[in-house]
Amino acid sequence: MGQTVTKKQRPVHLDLRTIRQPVAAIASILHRVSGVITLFALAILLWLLSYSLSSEAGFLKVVDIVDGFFVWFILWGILTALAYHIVGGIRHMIMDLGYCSELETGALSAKVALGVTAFLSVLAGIMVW
Ligand code: HEM
Repeated sequence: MGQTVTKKQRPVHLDLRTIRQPVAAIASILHRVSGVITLFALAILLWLLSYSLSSEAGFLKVVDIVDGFFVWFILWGILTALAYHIVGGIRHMIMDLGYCSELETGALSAKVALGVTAFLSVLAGIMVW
């Protein structure tokens, strides 16, 4: 009797653009994104490899395609995504083993993963150009 029913406002709309994401969340999102980039890149790179191995003319065509600033830039992006996916993947597996899964250590390992990737990305840039 006399009970007041307060209605919760549902559904709750979380606007991801207005929420400040913690570094571990950013690392996690980037890991998924880098996995998808790697997946599509692999298909294109395998096609290029197969085309280059098909004949001498195919090889020369691929050399022609891969020569240019825009393509180098894409290759550098692919290598950076792959580097992050591997580094982030190793981080994930370490966490799966029960290490670095607390709030502070998780944030620290995310920063380390991003830092290592930045270094590898510079190396990839030197390699490509
Ligand atoms: C051809 C190479 C690869 C492709 C195309 C690929 C693709 C992907 C994709 C798309 C995801 C996201 C799945 C999701 O979040 O639903 C994923 C997750 C994952 N990848 Fe890879 N990956 C590759 C190589 C690797 C390597 C070399 C490692 C290890 C160093 C790795 C470790 C992981 C881990 C641990 C996850 C799960 C992360 C989580 O639990 O959120 N991957 N991969």
